[in-house]
Amino acid sequence: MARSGSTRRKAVSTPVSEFLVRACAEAHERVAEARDLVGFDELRAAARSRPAPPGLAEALAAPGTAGGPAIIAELKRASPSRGHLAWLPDPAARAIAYTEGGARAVSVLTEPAHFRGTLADLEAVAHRVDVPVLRKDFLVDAYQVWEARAAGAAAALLIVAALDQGRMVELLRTTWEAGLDALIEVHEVEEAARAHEALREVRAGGSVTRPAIIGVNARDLRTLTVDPDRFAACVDALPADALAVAESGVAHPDDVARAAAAGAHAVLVGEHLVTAADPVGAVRTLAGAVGPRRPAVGQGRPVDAS
Ligand SMILES: O=C(O)c1ccccc1NCC(=O)[C@H](O)[C@H](O)COP(=O)(O)O
Repeated sequence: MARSGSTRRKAVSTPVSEFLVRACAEAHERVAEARDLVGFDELRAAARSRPAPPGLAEALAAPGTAGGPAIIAELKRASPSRGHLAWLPDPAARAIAYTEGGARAVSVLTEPAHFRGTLADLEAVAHRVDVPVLRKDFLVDAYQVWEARAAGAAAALLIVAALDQGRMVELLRTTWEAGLDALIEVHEVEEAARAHEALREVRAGGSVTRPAIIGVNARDLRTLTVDPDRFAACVDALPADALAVAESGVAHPDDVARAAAAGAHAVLVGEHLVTAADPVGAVRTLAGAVGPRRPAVGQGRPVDAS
């Protein structure tokens, strides 16, 4: 699979997702409320006193149990597209079941209004599992990155569509400075180019650098529908050295095999696993999906030297 790695992009104007605008505005409000309780410097000092979390990139670079993509198993109680999904009275127990099934990482929705998640969920999960834990939320402010670190996260989600380029660069730098990996999420080729530019800029700044991890989310944020061809349509636009994650709509081993064939190193699975009666078996089935073994970072794929 060749990736262009090109950073040239045409000026495009994509329609704005009203849902995303609202979710980001709500996130700003929550940050303002949280800052009134715990100031930025106090939060950052507390976060820095936590033990270093495991690396998400290392976890995803190792192949899945059948040599295919690694599974990132997600905890979400509800979603805008599907409404109620699961009560999850003990999120840590669910996360442990995911790891017993072979999940290489756990994603925790911490957004309260639309997904009914909390930072306490993440903290409980990170306390009980050895695998890296991702904070899945609408991150719009550096404060949330330090919240994630303080709660024990190993990685934070940065949604390109939610951030202007300056904020994207700032949050990527902060995430890496906080000792976390970033899962940079894109939905289309133009956003992949923006992600690439942000990675170059932060790396060029030189103070801190970590591996590139980019997720292609198949869910359209305007219609909330899933396009199973979205990953394949975007993957060649990702930086050559990025770990590629296929997100949303994965529910069957064939979906995993399809993502693997298109070049995914990992798949992120939410609804299918959180609604499964047998979460261990559900992860095991996806993790055991046969897919072409793909090389880990620096082992057989071109590495972007920038
Ligand atoms: O899940 C939604 O309805 C949703 C709507 C708007 C923005 C984000 C949304 N989901 C976040 C995610 O990225 C998914 O939870 C994740 O990719 C897992 O997707 P799935 O396996 O389809 O639950």
